[in-house]
Amino acid sequence: MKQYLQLCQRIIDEGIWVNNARTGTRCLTVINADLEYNVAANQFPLLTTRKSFYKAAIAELLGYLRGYDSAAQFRAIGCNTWNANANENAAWLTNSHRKGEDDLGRVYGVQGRGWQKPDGTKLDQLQKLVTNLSQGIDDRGEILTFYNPGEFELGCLRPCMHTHTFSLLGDTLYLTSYQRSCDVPLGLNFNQVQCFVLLALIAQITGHKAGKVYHKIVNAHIYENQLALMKQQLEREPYSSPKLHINPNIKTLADVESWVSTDDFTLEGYQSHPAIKYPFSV
Ligand SMILES: Nc1nc(=O)c2c([nH]1)NC[C@@H]1CN(c3ccc(C(=O)N[C@@H](CCC(=O)O)C(=O)O)cc3)CN21
Ligand SMILES: O=c1ccn([C@H]2C[C@H](O)[C@@H](COP(=O)(O)O)O2)c(=O)[nH]1
Repeated sequence: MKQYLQLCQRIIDEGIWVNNARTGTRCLTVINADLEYNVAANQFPLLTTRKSFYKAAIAELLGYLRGYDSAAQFRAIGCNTWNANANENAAWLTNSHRKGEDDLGRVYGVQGRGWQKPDGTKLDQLQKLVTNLSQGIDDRGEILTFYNPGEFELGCLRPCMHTHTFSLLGDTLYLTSYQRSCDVPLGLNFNQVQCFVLLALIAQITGHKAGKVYHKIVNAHIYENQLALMKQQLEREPYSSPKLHINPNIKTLADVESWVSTDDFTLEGYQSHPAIKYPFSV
């Protein structure tokens, strides 16, 4: 929580105003932030200075891991975050590749589970790394990347948290996650949860201890219409971090793909200040 608040304060103190053509809203921006989450100690990086709807963040991650390509699939598991980008984003609405209502195109999990190869077959990056890690193998390329510049026009948005690299040291699994663009008031609240859960979950299904997540952010910003609310949020005193419990019956990738739901993730000791509703720029 402390590192999150420090990043917010740094953007306010040192940020530079940058115009954003895609959304039409300018952002106070800094470059480079390195966050760390201690999964071994179960310090769940959940915001306490406002109420966090962390289950939606976990649902979004589950959707990525399952290769979802429709906002309706995300909605069905408790995540509403893709409705606007699927159905209200002007550039995507006029894109001839959009297959209709709720279609997201070839974003995130579609690339992670079904990267299109030149020979017409598909590559399942997640299955490959789960298989390797389960056998104790780290080939120094246990990478899940959603970043496919050749297919950007086939999707509604370029992935923001785009690459996850897993590393094994002895029997402990580490994760390094890369993010090119970060909406600190809204997106980062979700992305912190997702980094933590991704390491905890992959460690659990591959039979390893979870170590730390290293979360590397390039462009970290606060949209102009969020700034006053963020200043209010920064006046609040944080509470201590909650702990996350994951259903121990989740044992395989097939479990994650089939029956796992947000009910399998519970919190212990979450105390927070009231919710703040930040504006969202499409
Ligand atoms: N401008 C922008 N910021 C983002 O963070 C973002 C995008 N666009 N586009 C793609 C996804 C969608 N994401 C989102 C979208 C909405 C919320 C949001 O409204 N969160 C609310 C609560 C949501 C709920 O009740 O489930 C929040 O208060 O955190 C969060 C992340 C993250 N990404
Ligand atoms: O997981 C996510 C997804 C998106 N965001 C934010 C970062 C930006 O504010 C927008 C994406 O806009 P681009 O013009 O494509 O950079 O969404 C996030 O923080 N986390």
